[in-house]
Amino acid sequence: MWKAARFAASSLRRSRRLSTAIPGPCIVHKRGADILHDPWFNKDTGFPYTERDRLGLRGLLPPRVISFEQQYARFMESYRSLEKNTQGQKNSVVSLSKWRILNRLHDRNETLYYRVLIDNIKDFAPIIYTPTVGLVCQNYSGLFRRPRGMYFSAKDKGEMMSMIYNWPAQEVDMIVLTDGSRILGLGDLGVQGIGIPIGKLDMYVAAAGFNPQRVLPVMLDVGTNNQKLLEDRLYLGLRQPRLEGEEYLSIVDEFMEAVFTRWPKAIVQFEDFQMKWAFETLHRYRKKFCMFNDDIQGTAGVALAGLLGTVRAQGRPLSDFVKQKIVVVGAGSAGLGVLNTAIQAAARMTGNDETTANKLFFLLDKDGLVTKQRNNLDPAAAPFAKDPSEIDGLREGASLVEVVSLAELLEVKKIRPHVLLGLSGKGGIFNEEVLKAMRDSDSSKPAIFAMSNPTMNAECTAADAFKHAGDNIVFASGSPFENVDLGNGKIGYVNQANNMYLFPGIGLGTLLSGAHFISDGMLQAAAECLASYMTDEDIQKGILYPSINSIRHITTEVGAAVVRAAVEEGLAEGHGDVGYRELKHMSKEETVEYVTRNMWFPVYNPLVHEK
Ligand SMILES: NC(=O)C1=CN([C@@H]2O[C@H](COP(=O)(O)OP(=O)(O)OC[C@H]3O[C@@H](n4cnc5c(N)ncnc54)[C@H](O)[C@@H]3O)[C@@H](O)[C@H]2O)C=CC1
Ligand SMILES: CC(=O)C(=O)O
Ligand SMILES: [Mg+2]
Repeated sequence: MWKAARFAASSLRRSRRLSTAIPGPCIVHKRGADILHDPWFNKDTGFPYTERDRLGLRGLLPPRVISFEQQYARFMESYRSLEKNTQGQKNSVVSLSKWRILNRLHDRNETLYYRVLIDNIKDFAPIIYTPTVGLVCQNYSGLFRRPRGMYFSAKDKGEMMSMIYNWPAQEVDMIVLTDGSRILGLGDLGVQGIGIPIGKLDMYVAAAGFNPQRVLPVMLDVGTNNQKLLEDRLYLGLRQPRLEGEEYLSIVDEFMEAVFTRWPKAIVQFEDFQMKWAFETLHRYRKKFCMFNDDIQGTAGVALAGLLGTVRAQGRPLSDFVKQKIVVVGAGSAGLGVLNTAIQAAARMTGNDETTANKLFFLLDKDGLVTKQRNNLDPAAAPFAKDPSEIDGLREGASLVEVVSLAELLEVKKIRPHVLLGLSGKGGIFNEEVLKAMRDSDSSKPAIFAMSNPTMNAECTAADAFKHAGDNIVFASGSPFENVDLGNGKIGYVNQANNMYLFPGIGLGTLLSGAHFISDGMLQAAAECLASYMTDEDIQKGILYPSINSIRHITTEVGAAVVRAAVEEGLAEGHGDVGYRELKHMSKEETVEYVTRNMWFPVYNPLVHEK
């Protein structure tokens, strides 16, 4: 006993002596990512800025420098956190454990990782993508192990042009960029939002056959307004409020210039930016760089394909789309993107202008029905704001229940919508009362689209939708739900209305066409391709989108449709040794074959050493 205590005291003295001694230099013959991948030399977030600059590490790590002691604390906290952070979410512990297993494989052997992902996409997409990726982002400080992708922060102003060369790959085809300000329906998660670009790029590899050596997830850390994160000592991002105005834009400008200087043919997908910056950056860059905003443009195409599917499900001609009464709940980047695209489609069908087409569309946000009487009406929502004279007296700010249900009690003609579409990020707002009101829909197959992610943020569950709105509905959600057993051998089919059905094909088609920007025509071609993919037999059953098991096939078709649209518009410049003239002379089938031929598939190639 006495001996043991004496030994402990002397070992503590020894370790104190050791920890205060100035450590001697350690010669390293590597630089950049090679150091991070070497467990002998790696210090993760512990590299001070001087060392990051000396060793070409700047940008390859989250911006905050964390001391050895803090890293130790983080490890121990993360080790103990799994149960605590997933309390009350019974499947989440298992999902997070599955994510860790997959992530370890991702770090170790990408070829095997992507092979298991492609072959088991239905099982693995909910882990590497929504819903689990949301939980991963929320717990990212604890889960952070090996950095993946690049981090550019407000501290790097003036340095980005050189930092971009720290990325070890010579070529990059696809970049997914976020500033972490609106991660799924989970709000501002700051630097922890990096999980989303990683998950989206996994889908690019699995669904579109992008070469994983040529994709780059990027976090633009301009601070966070999430108070909890700002106070979290383990938070890895900049602990400052988000940059605003010109200061913010100058950071994004510098990043875009740096990217396109090093990789002039890259494509940048903007993902999960808060609405004001989502629209502003799309407007600012879309004619200058090859980029698109997935939440605005990808989501819109997927929703439009689903909306056209619901018209077919009613056994009506597609042209009846213009007669559909559609209530969109959520006036953010996604909801407004959907309305814009739906109205453009309706205007194309009728030959009318867009003002006439929007008469049957209704928009609600957190303050209720959006009308022209709204104080401080957001200019982006203004084109969809209702004139009170058009809506039989429904008041400004009317609640969702009033819009779909109580209207009659207020002596207002009921809207009886054909479609209720949620992109609000607010879980459960399609409650029993709202869903029951959809039984009075003017449609023989009312559509309920609860598109918000992750699962907890869906406007309703699939089971509740069928239970309250009736067996004859068509149902779609942003995150996956199981099909619903309706009894008597009948099944309520659940569709996953998620932009994953389009963004990989938009990126692939753009890359293989060699277009320098992404036009409305290319996006429209992608949406139309998805809309026409399903057979009438499937549509009649209420199946509006392909199974995720066929995502590689639908992505090939979408990619080819995008290539052909780029060719038709004269935007295609060719890719590799296939020039514009060859693309122009390809038939539809030949274009699909060209796209298929260019998709990467994970197999082991023999390695040869060269000095
Ligand atoms: N399924 C899919 O493919 C996609 C789904 N989404 C989901 O859509 C949701 C919204 O995304 P953004 O539009 O980018 O967000 P946003 O933050 O730009 O907009 C959210 C909108 O919802 C409104 N809202 C909030 N609470 C509400 C309530 N109680 N009732 C009615 N409206 C309410 C807000 O006023 C705002 O207009 C997120 O959950 C996101 O995950 C986004 C993109 C694609
Ligand atoms: C799917 C997607 O992009 C989102 O929920 O933001
Ligand atoms: Mg998104």
